[in-house]
Amino acid sequence: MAENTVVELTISEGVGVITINNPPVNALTLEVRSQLKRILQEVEGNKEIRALIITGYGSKCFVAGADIKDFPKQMETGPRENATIYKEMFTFLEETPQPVIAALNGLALGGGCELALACDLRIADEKAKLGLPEVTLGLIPGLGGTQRLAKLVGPAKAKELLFTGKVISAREALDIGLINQIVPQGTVLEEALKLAKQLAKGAGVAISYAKYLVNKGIELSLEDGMEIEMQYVEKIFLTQDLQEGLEAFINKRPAVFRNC
Ligand SMILES: C/C=C/C(=O)SCCNC(=O)CCNC(=O)[C@H](O)C(C)(C)COP(=O)(O)OP(=O)(O)OC[C@H]1O[C@@H](n2cnc3c(N)ncnc32)[C@H](O)[C@@H]1OP(=O)(O)O
Repeated sequence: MAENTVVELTISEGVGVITINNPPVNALTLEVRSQLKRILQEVEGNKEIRALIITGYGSKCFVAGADIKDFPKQMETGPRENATIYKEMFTFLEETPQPVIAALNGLALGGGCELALACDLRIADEKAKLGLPEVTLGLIPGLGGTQRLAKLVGPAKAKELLFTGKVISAREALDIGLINQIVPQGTVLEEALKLAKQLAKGAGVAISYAKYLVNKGIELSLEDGMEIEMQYVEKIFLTQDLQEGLEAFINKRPAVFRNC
């Protein structure tokens, strides 16, 4: 990475990899915020990127949280401005059509765990740990953690983690549905790339619709959710990708999806 670069984007085979490299713990400093915002602007609308991975550099931390050392300043100006910029970035990850994978190379704590929660999928190194320890500082999560965690693992488990601030192992996180997969130590980026490349070759329109409908459906009644689902089924029946998928199956050949 070039001098003073703390967030880097690389793109290969349809997969964008965003790496946060802000030693010693990849804390979400103002510089990380600024560079991550610029990189997500690069990602937006980039048709070359059909799947996105976010990871941390090194084996210790994915992201160890917001920059605690910046808090005294925020206590003067108020937390809203900093939090709003991060929340806009996390919402982008949640709403961008591409599938977004958090490759948890190490500790995902506080804002780092909230960043992972804003991604669609979470793959963790077997040594990774996750938690929202804000309460141990007399704080609460401010980047969506109280909302997304409860939706993902349920209110009772979310309250347990939020009230105690405890940091849990990848195994415990898998058991409660906080992560999708555990991989051997040191292989999380390799494994995330395998999955991301598979998704990048997939039917991007269908995947983006499934992402939208799951996220939207959580807020709706079953009846309203199924109505929107049917609207998207009607839309997907008009895509060339569906024709390609059907023809490929009938002709016993791999489908080549072009996201149209
Ligand atoms: C809305 C969102 C809110 C939040 O995210 S609040 C923050 C939530 N995160 C945390 O509470 C984690 C705090 N950090 C820790 O628990 C520990 O650290 C670690 C487990 C990450 C690592 O522990 P160890 O290996 O013993 O190293 P070390 O000496 O504690 O830290 C190394 C250097 O990194 C700084 N640091 C650690 N975490 C943060 C952080 N979140 N923001 C700013 N700096 C951090 C330390 O102060 C120290 O620095 P120096 O070497 O100068 O003493």
